[in-house]
Amino acid sequence: MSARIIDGKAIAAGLRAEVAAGVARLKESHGITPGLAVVLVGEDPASAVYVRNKGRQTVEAGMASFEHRLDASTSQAALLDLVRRLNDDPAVNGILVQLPLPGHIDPAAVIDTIDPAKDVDGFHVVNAGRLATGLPALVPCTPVGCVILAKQVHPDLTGLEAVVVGRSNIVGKPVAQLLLAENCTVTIAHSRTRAVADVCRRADLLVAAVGRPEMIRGGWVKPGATVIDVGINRVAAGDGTARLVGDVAFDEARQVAGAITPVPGGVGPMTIACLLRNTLEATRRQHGLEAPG
Ligand SMILES: Nc1nc(=O)c2c([nH]1)NC[C@@H]1CN(c3ccc(C(=O)N[C@@H](CCC(=O)O)C(=O)O)cc3)C=[N+]21
Ligand SMILES: [Mg+2]
Repeated sequence: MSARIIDGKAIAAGLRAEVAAGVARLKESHGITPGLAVVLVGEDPASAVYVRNKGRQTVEAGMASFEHRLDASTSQAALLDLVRRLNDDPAVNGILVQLPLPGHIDPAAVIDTIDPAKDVDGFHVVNAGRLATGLPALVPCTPVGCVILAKQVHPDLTGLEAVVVGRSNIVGKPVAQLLLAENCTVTIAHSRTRAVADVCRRADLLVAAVGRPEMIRGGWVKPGATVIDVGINRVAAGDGTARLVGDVAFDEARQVAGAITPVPGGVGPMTIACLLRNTLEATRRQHGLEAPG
């Protein structure tokens, strides 16, 4: 058997087109152009690629893109000052501070300073709490992307056994919350989970978000299961170049799974598409406009 490959790149392109249409309507009816500010501290080359892709796709969606590149030695106080200025800038509707930050900066202090209404990453405790309690929220982009991809296979997720491997605040916990809201039976596995392969093998829907290259093997996957691979790991290829692999051993898992996301071309592009959608939604709310039904 060979699994259906879920084409995140194509699905993300469709979502970006919907966002672009929404942006065009907002401009036409209200003269409003959404603006997304991205802050990058330091020179991490992988981060620089994401920031460039985000900037390009933001402009392609008809939004304004504001990029702030700060030196790696920037103080926390200076970064917090910038975030407060962006909070106060009416042209900025969404703020993303690229993580990870240099070690001398406390990410929680930065996230806490972002206006929750502009927190398009959905990382602020107000948005995390709203998600957990079932209130409207800005929801983290990668988790939403995972759920959209899972729904390509299972339009109704109700009753599925979902296992999330990883418990980070940016993926594992929020994706578990979203799957719970979709009526899945959710298990969160992590580095201290006993018999993790057995736990994974229970899953109808397996979400891998551990950040460890190819940790999840073919034998961990229940036959016919849907596998969503959040990992984006750069590993050295035989010839010395870098190649991208997920948290799932793709060539093994595709023999067992019913459907699986590739890396690249799976969850990654969905993250950026959902970021643009959050920015549009945040802009509408900041202007007191209801999301159209
Ligand atoms: N505040 C914050 N929010 C984030 O959402 C955030 C962050 N910090 N820090 C870094 C991670 C990583 N991330 C990615 C987004 C898109 C791709 C993506 O589009 N990947 C493509 C191409 C990958 C490539 O070729 O390099 C793919 O998987 O097909 C990857 C990684 C967002 N992150
Ligand atoms: Mg991907």
